[in-house]
Amino acid sequence: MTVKNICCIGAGYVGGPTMAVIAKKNPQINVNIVDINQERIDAWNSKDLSKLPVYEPGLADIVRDCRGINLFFSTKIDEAINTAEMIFISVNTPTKTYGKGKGMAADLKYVELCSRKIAEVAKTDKIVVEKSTLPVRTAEAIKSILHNTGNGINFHILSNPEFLAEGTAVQDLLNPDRVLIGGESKEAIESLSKVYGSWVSEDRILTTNLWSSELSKLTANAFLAQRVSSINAISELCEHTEANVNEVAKAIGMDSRIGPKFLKASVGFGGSCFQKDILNLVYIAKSYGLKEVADYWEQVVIMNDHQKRRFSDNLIKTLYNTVSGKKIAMLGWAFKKDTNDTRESAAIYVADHLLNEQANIAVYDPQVFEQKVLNDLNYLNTRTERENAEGIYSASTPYEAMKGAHAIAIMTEWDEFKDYDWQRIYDNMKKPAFVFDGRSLLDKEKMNKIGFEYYSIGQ
Ligand SMILES: NC(=O)c1ccc[n+]([C@@H]2O[C@H](COP(=O)([O-])OP(=O)(O)OC[C@H]3O[C@@H](n4cnc5c(N)ncnc54)[C@H](O)[C@@H]3O)[C@@H](O)[C@H]2O)c1
Ligand SMILES: O=c1ccn([C@@H]2O[C@H](COP(=O)(O)OP(=O)(O)O[C@H]3O[C@H](CO)[C@@H](O)[C@H](O)[C@H]3O)[C@@H](O)[C@H]2O)c(=O)[nH]1
Repeated sequence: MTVKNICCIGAGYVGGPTMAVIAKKNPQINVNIVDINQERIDAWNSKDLSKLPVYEPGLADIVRDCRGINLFFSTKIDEAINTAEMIFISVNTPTKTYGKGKGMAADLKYVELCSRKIAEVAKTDKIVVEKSTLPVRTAEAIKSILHNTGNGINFHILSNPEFLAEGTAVQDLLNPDRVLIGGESKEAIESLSKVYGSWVSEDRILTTNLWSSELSKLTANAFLAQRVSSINAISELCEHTEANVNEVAKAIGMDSRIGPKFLKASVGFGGSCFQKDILNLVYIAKSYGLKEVADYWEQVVIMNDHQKRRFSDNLIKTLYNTVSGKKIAMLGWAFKKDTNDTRESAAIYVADHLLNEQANIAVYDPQVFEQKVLNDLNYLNTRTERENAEGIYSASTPYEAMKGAHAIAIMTEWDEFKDYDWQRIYDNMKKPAFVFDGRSLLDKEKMNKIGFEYYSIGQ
């Protein structure tokens, strides 16, 4: 089937960038991204490209080039489904917050709603592509919903998980390590391969059965997160032995069997995916009675929670066991640099802990603003909204955030933090001036020379 129209349901961090790149590389295909969230769609359509709902280097340029030509954002879901030969489901699949599997399983209600919507409105044959990250065997449920419509329409289901990382989404999409397509219909697989084939070489387009494809996505994230938890576990040991985690990471990473990537010790991994996907993997393993498998992977998340907690514990302990009434400046709120995404950011949990200890927190993040900071904390339900608003605020400049502070906590590895005038910051802080670098971002020697009491993960 030649694809002339694509519909993508879900205009989020995956749907937006992925479809923008598909549109850019396939000018012959019309790409319609639809969403139930009018505000988000309006933001995607905003004239001012700095107001797009997703901040990713390079994304605004692509949107500028394609929007209104072969890339469209709207809430007209039925219409977009009907005109498309190929429909991507790219909606959120968060951890369940209720009922069976609460806190572990993926909540598939949005995916099911999309499937039912497609079943309800489709008038011609469709290829339905799972772009969302889904538990292995979800395609079975989608198939069952689509094939039981009784209207004689043929649906082919493909699994095409997305491996982009935020902050480098556009680069990852333009140069993917691989594109994975799982499915049963050869023809449908070929149609999707052709879409990617306009910029991805054939040897990087990998096809598998549906279940391998679904499971590979959860597995990839589990392996990546496991590396971070592994090096973070070693970082704690380093702090007790005078070994330096950065040196250890370099030494082991030069072993070609281990490799140098994803060995950066940190205040703990965040993001919408790692924790959610591992917990989902744990839940699936448990549901098959595989206790040892489940326990093995759950430890990755347990270690990560420990890392976040011990960061804030260490800060409090170093500040003479109390942060009550003290000003703590947090540099960075996003879960990593070059994104405005804050989901599951370590900063949220560290701030929550410090607020419990009655700290006054000033946050500065170049892409995250006050309302989002407050929303993130309010979502935890630890204290009232008023109490959160009294305990934390976003400063408009980094220097304002750090002025008069007892301590600085570096939560995100934004490049600009390295270039600040650290002498000026030191001069304006309470003494001793403490820095807790959760990203090993700054130069220890230089910071010590200025006069800071500088602590870094794993050193
Ligand atoms: N964020 C990432 O970096 C990343 C990377 C790879 C895979 N994934 C996976 O991709 C999926 C989407 O993630 P995301 O980060 O883009 O989520 P997101 O929350 O940013 O976007 C999802 C969008 O889907 C919309 N939506 C939900 N239900 C809908 C419905 N019934 N009809 C129309 N729109 C609906 C929401 O309004 C929202 O705008 C998840 O399964 C996630 O695990 C995410
Ligand atoms: O050595 C490292 C690498 C990462 N992190 C942290 O780990 C988290 C996740 O980082 P990263 O994986 O780069 O970003 P994500 O956007 O969460 O991307 C992951 O999750 C996506 C969603 O499933 C996948 O598509 C990607 O392949 C996978 O890398 C962030 O908090 C990072 O700061 C570290 O602490 N140390």
